[in-house]
Amino acid sequence: MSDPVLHLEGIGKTYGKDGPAPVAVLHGLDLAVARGEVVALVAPSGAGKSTLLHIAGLLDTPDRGRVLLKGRDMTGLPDKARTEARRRDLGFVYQFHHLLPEFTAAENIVLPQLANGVGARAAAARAQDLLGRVGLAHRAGHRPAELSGGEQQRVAFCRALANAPALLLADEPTGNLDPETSDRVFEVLMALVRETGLSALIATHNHALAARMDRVIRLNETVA
Ligand SMILES: Nc1ncnc2c1ncn2[C@@H]1O[C@H](COP(=O)(O)OP(=O)(O)OP(=O)(O)O)[C@@H](O)[C@H]1O
Repeated sequence: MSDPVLHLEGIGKTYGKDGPAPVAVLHGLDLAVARGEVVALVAPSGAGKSTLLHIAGLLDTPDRGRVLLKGRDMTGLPDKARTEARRRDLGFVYQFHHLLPEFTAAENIVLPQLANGVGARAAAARAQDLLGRVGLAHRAGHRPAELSGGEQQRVAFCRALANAPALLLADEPTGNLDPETSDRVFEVLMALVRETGLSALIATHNHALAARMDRVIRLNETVA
């Protein structure tokens, strides 16, 4: 694969290395996500899905192997550089929306842009554009508590894309919703990802959703 957005090379992690019961996970995992590719990550509980997403998201470091983001080796960089890369190049969506309750939908999408140095007017315009893409232009002024679960999650997608990241990392992005809403909201996410040409690594237990992505990686098959 030429020039992947994310390349994990020989990743291994051991929890509690110096204690009486070390737990080794990932066992030399290799994984690459190409530009514009949407990859599903399917893993049984405990296989290391969260560990992998934390390492790919530069929130944790592996004990062996390298993490390359847009070709740049992130392993061993100081925390400040990793935080900057995370803010600039990565978008995150979790099972629960984690929106700031005291701010409106639009403000939740504006704030990360301001933190990245975008001007207030441009940030507001981008928030409105993203909300329009997920069918929520008319709810821009509402706070999270005034929105349904599916609407909250759609706002969270917009927030993740606010700074036009190179890669979206999502952990069960519709796992908190009932099956019907999950399907509809997942469609919205996929449309958003496709329209923006984003690369994505999306963990899900839902095999039907996984089958709709470009490629499925099963974590249990990649362990040694
Ligand atoms: N801080 C820690 N200390 C010791 N073991 C840990 C720690 N964090 C995770 N583990 C272990 O590492 C393994 C992988 O954990 P991880 O959270 O990545 O799994 P997961 O695939 O995300 O599971 P789930 O889908 O249930 O959330 C598990 O066996 C877990 O118990």
